[in-house]
Amino acid sequence: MVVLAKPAALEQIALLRTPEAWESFSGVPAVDLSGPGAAADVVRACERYGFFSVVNHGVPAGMVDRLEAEAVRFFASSQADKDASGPADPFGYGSKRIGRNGDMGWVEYLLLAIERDALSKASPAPTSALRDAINDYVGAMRGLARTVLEMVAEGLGVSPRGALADMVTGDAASDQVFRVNHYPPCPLLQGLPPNCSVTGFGEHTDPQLVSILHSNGTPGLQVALHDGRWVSVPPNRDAFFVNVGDSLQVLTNGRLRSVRHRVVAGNGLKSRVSMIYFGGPPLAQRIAPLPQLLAGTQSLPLYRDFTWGEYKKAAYRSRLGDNRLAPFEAPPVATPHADRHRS
Ligand SMILES: C=C1C[C@]23C[C@@]1(O)CC[C@H]2[C@@]12CC[C@H](O)[C@@](C)(C(=O)O1)[C@H]2[C@@H]3C(=O)O
Ligand SMILES: O=C(O)CCC(=O)C(=O)O
Ligand SMILES: [Fe+2]
Repeated sequence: MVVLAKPAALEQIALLRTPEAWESFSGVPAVDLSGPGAAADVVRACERYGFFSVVNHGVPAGMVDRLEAEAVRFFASSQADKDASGPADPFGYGSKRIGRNGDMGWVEYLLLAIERDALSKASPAPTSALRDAINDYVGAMRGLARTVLEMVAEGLGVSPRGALADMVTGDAASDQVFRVNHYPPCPLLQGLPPNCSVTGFGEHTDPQLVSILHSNGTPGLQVALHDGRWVSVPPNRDAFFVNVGDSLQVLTNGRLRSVRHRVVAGNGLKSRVSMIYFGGPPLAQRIAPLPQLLAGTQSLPLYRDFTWGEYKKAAYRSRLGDNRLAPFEAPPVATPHADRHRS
């Protein structure tokens, strides 16, 4: 990948030329949530990729379409109207600037806090039609997050089955965030070769337990496979995509790993619109490897105990692409062998 130029208007957004077209990845596991063996399929997909799509999820297409249409209407409104819902700090309307620490992307978005099963008062939606559509949709995403986390617990043999799901949907104080991203075609790419793209949303892992993403038919999402290769995820309007987040990585002591992902905005004519529900626990929730997953194994905990509040605070001080878990890794344990080596 080659950085081509730094045009004035976009000077902090990397403009990239990719040496070859991104490989469109046909191997994204599609889990049929209504099928037998779904729990084992979910765990297998989480172990292999930290990422999968769900089909037969029971979320009505009309609910998704309604929210997408309201989001498109909002992003098509005047800049002044959109700015009235911003700046995102962290919640509200944001454009190009992601987080507080200098990350930039060719994206505009609404970032909103969810309290229980609806938008929190701290995150007023720009219109009542958008608010109603978000509230319905978030209700469905909470249900989906619960199902997925119950399946993770079942597939890993964690009991009770609701142990992970309750952290996100069983507690009124859980920290849920909702985001709608809009990636318009980038005018800077006009006239450039088709293998040129700009960073829409830079590479990162999501900090929560799980994220559930839906996008329109416009490609752009890429994930890093465990061998380090970046691949493009073919869009599928009928599916939801689930990401393992950092917190689930810690709770499973690294058996499931959070997936690095990013969005590139390309040369196409169509905007990408994505909607993501981030399922986090209450601020006071202790995040540590589950004792049930350590018992009977030789494994030592890879992470020290911390609370979601501590992790979130550190995350909001970090840059998008940072390895946010590194400071929370357990110190290496001195083995007799290592001691012998040192003397
Ligand atoms: C650069 C940042 C944006 C982010 C907060 C952070 O400091 C690091 C984590 C980022 C991230 C990635 C996943 C989600 O989109 C997000 C809402 C989250 O919880 O963590 C964003 C944060 C953000 O956009 O504020
Ligand atoms: O917009 C997308 O498709 C993904 C964005 C993302 O990863 C995020 O908002 O955390
Ligand atoms: Fe993400």
